[in-house]
Formats: sequence, structure tokens, C-alpha cells
Amino acid sequence: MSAMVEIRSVHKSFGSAEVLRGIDLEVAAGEVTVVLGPSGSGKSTLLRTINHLEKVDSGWISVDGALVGYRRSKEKLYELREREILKQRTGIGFVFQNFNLFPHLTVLENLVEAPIAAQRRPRKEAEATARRLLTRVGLAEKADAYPQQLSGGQQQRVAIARALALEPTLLLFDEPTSALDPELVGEVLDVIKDLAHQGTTMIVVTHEIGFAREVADTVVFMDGGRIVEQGPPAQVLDHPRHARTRAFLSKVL
Ligand SMILES: Nc1ncnc2c1ncn2[C@@H]1O[C@H](COP(=O)(O)OP(=O)(O)OP(=O)(O)O)[C@@H](O)[C@H]1O
Repeated sequence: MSAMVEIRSVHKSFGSAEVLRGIDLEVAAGEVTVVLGPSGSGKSTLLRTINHLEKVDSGWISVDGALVGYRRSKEKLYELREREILKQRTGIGFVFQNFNLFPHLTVLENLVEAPIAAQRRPRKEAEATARRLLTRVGLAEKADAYPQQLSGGQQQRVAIARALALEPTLLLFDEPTSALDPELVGEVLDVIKDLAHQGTTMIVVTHEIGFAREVADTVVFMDGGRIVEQGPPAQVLDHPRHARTRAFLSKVL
């Protein structure tokens, strides 16, 4: 399968702190990559560069063949226009740790807002899609509720449905269950597993090792802004080659 996301030599600093130090990664269409690593290793920043929330300093990223990023030197490789960035971003769903739903909008309105504004979908069509997606995440009866009337797990399922409403070709998850009470984690992971089984391309930052083992095609271990190790879950999780991977796994397993 062709690479759907291709990341080459990506560097990113915040001031003097080098947060990504030469990242190379490929995610094939339909595959699930789980990113593990200690706090501060650069996992969120990596996801954010893919979705244009952060600009890379050097190197490049391509999503579905469209290039993102540029070289720091005079020899500019490529810089996207604002319009192209918006177009690419609507093709990438992003699910955050803290749900990020609009509190003043109902569940249904949360789902139709972006398709109407960004993709100029007719309201009726956007609502029909939204109701279909709510059924898919088991929340059809919550269409008229407000986010604060839902449990954390339900809010995160709405956030996933909202990401799907734009019909993304790629889904990024940044610790989607880490803000949830333990008993609510399973229901959100089940929704993500379901999407994975349907062939949605995903990059998931999570500490849920069981999920990684069950769902990931590739597990990536990051530390200090670098990919220390990557491979199939059975290799990285059960036979890690690097001492840092072993040390991390011994803490989270
Ligand atoms: N906008 C920013 N400005 C300055 N420093 C930042 C910014 N975003 C992230 N950092 C720093 O970059 C480093 C990597 O952060 P990042 O959030 O990517 O790590 P992470 O692996 O996702 O960590 P966690 O698991 O704690 O979320 C951290 O030291 C963080 O403080």
C-alpha cells in the first residue's frame, strides 16, 4: 500500500528547545500507527505538524500526496497557500484529549457546524450525516443534548463523530482517553477500534498498550524528539530492541 502520510527529516524547535529532531515516518493508507512515549517526547507536536497546527522548521510531510512544510534555508522547498492549508485540514480529523466541543451548541449542532461552514454542505444533508454518525457512535438519542449534559466518554464519542463529519481521509488522536475516568475508557476505545477495522488511516497517541497491541499495524516509540524504535506491535511491545523502550514499557505495562 502506498504511503498516505510520509514524514521526512522533520525538525521543530520552540525557542532553544528542539522538540522534534529528525522524524521519519510512513503510514500506509488504511493502517493504524500508535505513538507511545514519555511526557514531553514530542508526540503532540508531531500530530500538530501533520495538521498544520504547527509549522515544521525543516523537513517535509506529505498527506495523501500533498506536501506540507519547507526547509529553513533560503532554498525554500514548498510553502502552502492559506487556502490549500484549509483544504488539507478539512481532510484530517483531529480528536483531542479534552474533547473540545462547543459548549453553547447541541451535539447535533457541534457536528454540522464545520461541514456547513467549511464544506458548504446544505444543512439538511449535514444533519442527516450527523445523525448517521451519532448512531454509529451509539449516541443517536443525544442529538439535542448539550455537551455538559453528557459523560466524558459520551463527549469524546461526539468529538469522534464530529471529526468524521468532514469525511476525513486521515484521523489523528491525541491521547483520546487520558482525560476520562477509567470506566469510560473502554467505550471510546471501542469506537476507535471500530473505525480502525473499517480501514480508516489513523495515527493515535495513547498510553493504552492493550489498544496498541490489538489495533496497531505499527507501534512507534518516541523519546527526546526522536523515533527510537518502530515496528509491528509484537516486536516493539514484546521484544523491544532499545533500553529506553524497555524502560518506558516497564512503567506503563
Ligand atoms: N507551543 C509551544 N511552545 C513552547 N514549547 C512547547 C510548545 N508546545 C510544546 N512545547 C514543548 O515541547 C515539548 C514536547 O511537547 P509535546 O506536547 O509534543 O510532548 P508530548 O510527548 O505530547 O507530551 P505529553 O505526553 O505530556 O502530552 C515539551 O517540552 C513542551 O513543553
